[in-house]
Amino acid sequence: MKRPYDSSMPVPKAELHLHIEGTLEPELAFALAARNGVDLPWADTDALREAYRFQDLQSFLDLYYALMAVLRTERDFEDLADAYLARAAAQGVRHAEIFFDPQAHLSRGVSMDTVVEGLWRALGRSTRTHGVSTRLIMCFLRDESAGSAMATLDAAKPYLDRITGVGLDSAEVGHPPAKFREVYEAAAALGLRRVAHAGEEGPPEYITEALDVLGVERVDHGLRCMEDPALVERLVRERVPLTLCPLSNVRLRTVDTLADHPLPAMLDAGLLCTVNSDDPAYFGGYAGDNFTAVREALGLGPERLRELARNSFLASFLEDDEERRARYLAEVEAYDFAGDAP
Ligand code: HPA
Ligand SMILES: [Zn+2]
Repeated sequence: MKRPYDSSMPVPKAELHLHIEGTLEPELAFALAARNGVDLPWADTDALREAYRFQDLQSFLDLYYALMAVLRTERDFEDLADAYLARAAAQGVRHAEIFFDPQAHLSRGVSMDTVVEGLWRALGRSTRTHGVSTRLIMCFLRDESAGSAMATLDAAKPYLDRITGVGLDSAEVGHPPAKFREVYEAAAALGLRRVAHAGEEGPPEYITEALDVLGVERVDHGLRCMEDPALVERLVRERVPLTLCPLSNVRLRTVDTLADHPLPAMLDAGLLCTVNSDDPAYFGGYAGDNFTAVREALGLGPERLRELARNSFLASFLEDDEERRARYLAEVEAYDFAGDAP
């Protein structure tokens, strides 16, 4: 007979919306600063944590980019990814599709080679070391030019065996998806999968544009689709996955409180929703913490939780390893969701 689940048996899940730079915990940031001789403008980890009071996406991004100054060597990126994978594994993550922001490093004089090789040192062995399979998704900064995105895609060409897809992140409002039409066409021609942040702070029209102009297969956030019933109907009909990040939405004030989160209404509408952590070091929790938070705040029952876990694997880019996906899905179906594990 199955035991009620404790924290040693968290819900098996995939994480599909995770910025690796957003996993930089204050303790690791200070350790890397010391290792690299970087001066940080905060006295200690407590003072840094005090700065995590965000008004909106931009106020978070300002800090997120500033703290990246400590990431300089391959080993830094390796340590960052290893720390994330260990935490994710402890919270039941079996598969992680991980974003990184090359432009934020290239602009500081850190090469694509350093970033990708460093991350790969951890990711390439992760099924063995952490029991977590991984994919890497390279994001373009939408508040930079389309030309800069194209140059970044060019710089990534030697590493395409390690990069599964492209994404679009950073400041959304005023930077509609269509700006990146050509770079997404070029990415598709290289065989890369396509996702984009849309409808986090930006309007529902950005979601439509991401689908129609960029050809995205998955929408990151997509929360504001709920303002457009015809768009919701389309997303349901076309089974477009949405990678929601509930704790991020609260911290960036996209929703007032977790209890106001539209996740239950989105599931009721038939949307293919997933629950993810976005930038867990900044927003108060990893993938399992997000599951626990929505279960408690929104009163999601066992079958809704199973649906979220199942969706995470269905929405993942595991088409090149269907055997693995089937194994993960079987684990979800066998799991007893009546307990209270994250
Ligand atoms: O939540 C986010 N939104 C947009 N860009 C980002 N880059 C890191 N996190 C985010
Ligand atoms: Zn994000």
